[in-house]
Amino acid sequence: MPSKTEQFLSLLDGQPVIPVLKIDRVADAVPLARALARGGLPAIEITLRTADALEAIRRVAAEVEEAIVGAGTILNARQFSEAEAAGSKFIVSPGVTRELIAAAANSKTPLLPGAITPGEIMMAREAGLDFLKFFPAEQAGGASFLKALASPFAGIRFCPTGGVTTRNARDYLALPNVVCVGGSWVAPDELVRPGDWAAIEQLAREAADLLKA
Ligand SMILES: O=C(O)C(=O)C[C@H](O)[C@H](O)COP(=O)(O)O
Repeated sequence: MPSKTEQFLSLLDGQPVIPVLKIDRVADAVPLARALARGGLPAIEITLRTADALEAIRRVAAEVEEAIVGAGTILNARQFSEAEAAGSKFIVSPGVTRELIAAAANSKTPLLPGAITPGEIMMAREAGLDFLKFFPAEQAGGASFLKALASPFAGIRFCPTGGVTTRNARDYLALPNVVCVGGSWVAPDELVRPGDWAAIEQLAREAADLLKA
C-alpha cells in the first residue's frame, strides 16, 4: 500500500505549481478550475478564506472531472472534515497542530501541513507527515533557508508557498527537497473578476512549463 504522500504525489503527477485560489464569487469556481486544467494545472487549492469556499469545492468536485480539487487554509479538525465532505482530494493547512495531525491520521485524505522551523518539521515528521508546505516561503527565508533544511531532513519534501512567483519559482523547484510550489499568481483577482479565463489559461500554461525551459 503506497503511503498517503506517495498517493498525493501521484495525484499531482509532476505538476510543478499548485494554484492557491480565493473564490469571492462561487460562480467563478468552475470556469476557473477548467481554465487552469486546460493550461496544465488540474490540481488546485481552494482556500477556506471566503464564505463560499466549501460550495466552490463542491461544484468543482462535481462538475470539473479533470480537476483535482484540494482545500486550503484549514485550521482545525472541523474544517478538515467539512472540506473532505465537500469533495477535497487533499487538505492544506498553514501550520501543523496536534488536532490536525489527529484528523489526518483518521482520514484517507492526505494533509499538506505548513512547517518552517526545524522543530515544526520534526513534529510533522514524528506524526508520519513527510510532505510539507514551506509557508510563508519568501518571507521566512526563501530558497536558501529551505536548501539548508535538506541535509538534516533528507526524507522530507516540500511545497514552498507564499511570495512565490514566476520570478523565483525556478530557484525553489531546483532544490532536491522541493516537489512543487504553491502560489496565487496564476489566478490574480484582476483576471478572475472580469472572467478572463483565456488569460488565466495562458498563465497556467507558463507555470506548468516552468520546469521545461
Ligand atoms: O491561505 C493560505 O492557506 C495560504 O496558503 C496563504 C497564501 O494565500 C498563499 O500562501 C499564497 O500566497 P501568495 O502566492 O503569496 O499569494
